[in-house]
Amino acid sequence: TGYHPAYSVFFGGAHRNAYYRPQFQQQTAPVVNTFDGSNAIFGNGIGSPPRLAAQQVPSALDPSGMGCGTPPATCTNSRYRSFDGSCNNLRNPVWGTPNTRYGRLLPPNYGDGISLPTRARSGNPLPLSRTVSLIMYPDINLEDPIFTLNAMQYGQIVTHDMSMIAGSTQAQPHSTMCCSASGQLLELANIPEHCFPIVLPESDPIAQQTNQRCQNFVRTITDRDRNCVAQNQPAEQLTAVNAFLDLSIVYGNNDQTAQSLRQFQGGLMTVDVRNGQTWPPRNMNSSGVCAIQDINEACYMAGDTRVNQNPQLTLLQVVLLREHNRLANALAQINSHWDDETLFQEARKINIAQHQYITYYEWLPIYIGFGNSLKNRIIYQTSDFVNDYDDTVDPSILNEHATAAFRFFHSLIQGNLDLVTEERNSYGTLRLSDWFNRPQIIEERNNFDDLSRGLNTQPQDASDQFHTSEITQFLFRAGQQFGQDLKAFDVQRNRDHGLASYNEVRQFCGLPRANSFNDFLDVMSSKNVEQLARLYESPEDVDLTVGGSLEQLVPGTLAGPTFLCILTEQFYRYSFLEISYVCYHKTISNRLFIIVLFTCMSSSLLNLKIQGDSK
Ligand code: HEM
Repeated sequence: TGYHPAYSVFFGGAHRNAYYRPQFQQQTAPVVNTFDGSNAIFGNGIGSPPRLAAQQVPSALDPSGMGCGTPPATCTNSRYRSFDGSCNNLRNPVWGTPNTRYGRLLPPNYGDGISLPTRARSGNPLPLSRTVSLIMYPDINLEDPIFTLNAMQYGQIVTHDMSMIAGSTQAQPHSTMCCSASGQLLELANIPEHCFPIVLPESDPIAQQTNQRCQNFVRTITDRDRNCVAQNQPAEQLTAVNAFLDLSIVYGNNDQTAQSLRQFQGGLMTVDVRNGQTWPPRNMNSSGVCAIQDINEACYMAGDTRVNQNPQLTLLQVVLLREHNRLANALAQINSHWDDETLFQEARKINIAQHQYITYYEWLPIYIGFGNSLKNRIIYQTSDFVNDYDDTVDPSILNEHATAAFRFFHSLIQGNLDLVTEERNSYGTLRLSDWFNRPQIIEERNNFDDLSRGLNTQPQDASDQFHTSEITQFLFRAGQQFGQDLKAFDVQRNRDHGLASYNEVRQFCGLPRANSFNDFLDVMSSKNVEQLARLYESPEDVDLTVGGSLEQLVPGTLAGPTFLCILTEQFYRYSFLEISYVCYHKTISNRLFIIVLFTCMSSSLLNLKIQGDSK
């Protein structure tokens, strides 16, 4: 099959329903020093209060009052899923809800065993994340030979539906500032809590041209911050959105957001109409959440706060929003007796089902391979109804997945977005960093249609270690000469979350444990192994994010063996959480079935939707 033999052992037979629960190990604390978050409250692991039940009461230690997931009072017998994902699992109603913990395949590897960012085994600091980014992830433009930018962009949609680190804005500057206004490191005593700033090395091109030596980085909120963890128990990061593949990016993650987005008429979502087209409603805090240059510029509100982050992401969010209203209108035609609530919920249900179908049957096989997906029973080749729902599966998104493996696909991002005519001629491009958090551009001229066609014709960037400088030098630059570095973020976040090392996870996934850097040669080029040996003190120290991203790809997939193992495990677990797809659901009316079946079976569904909607 071309897959590492370990997969069939690991994912096959008796292991099918066995999944890993976090098992925490205590470690002794090495001496810690500056700029590694040791001044943050996370550092004071010893002596923290005893474990408390999930709470929603503001306190000095948890001013948010959000706790670590609040179980609902009761689960009502509803035909429709909740917005926060509660009661999806009736035995464990809080599973998968916002503010709950990420899951883990392997115990964490914190610098102090409790919460400080990872350090080398020797106790020394790891190489600067920015240095790792500059050396290992240069900008070399190789394109994917088969798949278009839509494969990348739908990936970000899936990501945003699955998880979002708590406490992050992921767009606008964070209110916590870890560097001075001029981009210098602060005195240790002046660094605010939760800071883990990214240090730019002297040789850094940004440092050389601007004198900047520090970029903001705020640690993810954990269960320790919210005061809901046992004494001396290692921290676990919290996710701010529900884990389910339920289009919460469109509908929101709680009742309040969902209500604020609805029109309460005809089952429709609220839209603004401009130039004969529908757009998401305006965000009332546009100057706070978008990088707008004029108060009249569009800045949208949606179920997910990241909606404005980049033009192609916003475009797909608009498509999914319009699809809801298209479905609601179609259902209203067929069922004139349905009230607003029924139309809304039924349209939402079909929209989600289509999204799940696209994700599992069209998008996921591109990333993790069709054969791999079938073999591991993540998808099925049958036209029959499949009920493999398993209420023992914990839907928590794995930290190794969200913080390392899935972020590998930042490699697929293109720095320039093609504008393509109806005749499929590319007549121009948008520079990505000109339009972070400035969605107005998709409403200009014929851009919505032209960008849609670009998504479906422009190749995505190749899945490799090379990254466009639009995200490694110019991320969120908001009109400035330079911006931030997404790959440095990814490496830094790996350490912030204390992920198990590359070597640990590699072994967990069935590859031999490396005793020397040269043992990485089984899956990496000699050049990469040499560079790792220059950067890190020991093969034990290599960050999962880094090691996994340097592996040669498993044929027919977009990932190397270690990341493929994590991704497969995540999507395997995920596939048990829903009762199949509406395409195969026999209880819906015949007429609807035909519409849905047609929609679901279309292999170029997104293509049709985008062009249909934009005309
Ligand atoms: C232009 C496109 C994209 C941009 C600008 C972007 C930017 C970002 C940023 C700023 C973060 C937060 C970094 C941090 O603070 O740690 C992030 C997180 C992440 N990104 Fe992307 N990203 C893009 C596309 C993608 C794609 C295509 C994928 C996967 C297919 C992806 C997967 C992830 C994941 C898994 C996370 C962590 C989610 C979490 O919070 O749990 N991203 N991205």
